Amino acid sequence: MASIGAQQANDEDKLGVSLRRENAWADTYHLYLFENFWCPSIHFQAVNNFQKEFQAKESDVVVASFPKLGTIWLKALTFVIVNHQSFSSLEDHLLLTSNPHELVPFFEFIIGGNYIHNQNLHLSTMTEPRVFGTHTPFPSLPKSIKESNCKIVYICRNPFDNFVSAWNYFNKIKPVIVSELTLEEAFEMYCNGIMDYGPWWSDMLGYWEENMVRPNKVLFLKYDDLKGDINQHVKIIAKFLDCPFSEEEESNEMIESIIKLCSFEKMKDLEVNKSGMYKGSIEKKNFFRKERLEIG
Ligand SMILES: Nc1ncnc2c1ncn2[C@@H]1O[C@H](COP(=O)(O)OS(=O)(=O)O)[C@@H](OP(=O)(O)O)[C@H]1O
Repeated sequence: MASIGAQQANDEDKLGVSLRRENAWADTYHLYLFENFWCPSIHFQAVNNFQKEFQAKESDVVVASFPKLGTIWLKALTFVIVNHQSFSSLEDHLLLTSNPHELVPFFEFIIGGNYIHNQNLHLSTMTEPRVFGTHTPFPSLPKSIKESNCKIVYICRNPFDNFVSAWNYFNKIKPVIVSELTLEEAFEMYCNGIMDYGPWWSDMLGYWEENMVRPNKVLFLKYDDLKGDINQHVKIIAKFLDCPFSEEEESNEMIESIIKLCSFEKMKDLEVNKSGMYKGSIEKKNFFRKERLEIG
């Protein structure tokens, strides 16, 4: 009898058999050109199920991004901001004991990449507003997300930093049997748009265009703007998500506490982010790369 893993790989191959494919960055899976984006074969089944099955609630919040654009930072900020009224103290916040990818699950691999089989189990235990993450481009999101009033917060980053971050990351998390991708090889793939969920430019454009048409539906943020004035952006995100800070909260320095809690330096040093694995295969420390200088 075939193992569940082998069966899943088989199903993926059946689903993607007619699609153009390319190798992934320094890994054994491949990328299918599906609905104009490069869908990782290991997420292909889940993305298809997510598109067909997911029913958004009006109160849902979706943190959308292309990989290595600042996803984990925006997930942390969004999770803390939407829940800020129910937390009396940021000293014992869930973010201190859980990685943001665990608190804000990705649609593409909710519980081991098997979206459909586990959705009831998982989604029913989430408190509202539910906050999800996604790398899926806007045009390929489920109809219920696009048509409901749920909100999408998107983050983009300049391509140079995105590329360097991705090249370092994929080489760090690669399986031992695969060789490292050289800078030149990775650069060529990046420039051709071949990377998980790429091309990066159409991902950014898809959310940008939707933000132009429906600014109340999609908030378009830039990593470097957040770095430049995080205080202002925390307020912008809270207002967009209909949970602005009261005057009392502002005078109690709640915004400053949130910024500190979600800062690179704080998150990188938490035990929960320094050790342990995400999805059983990625060392969580790899989501936080280098020392940063404080701005301001
Ligand atoms: N709190 C906080 N503040 C600012 N920047 C942060 C933070 N946490 C992670 N990072 C940096 O974000 C980069 C990783 O991007 P993603 O989170 O999008 O990666 S992933 O797609 O979820 O794997 C990666 O950037 P680089 O350092 O340039 O590689 C991380 O270091």
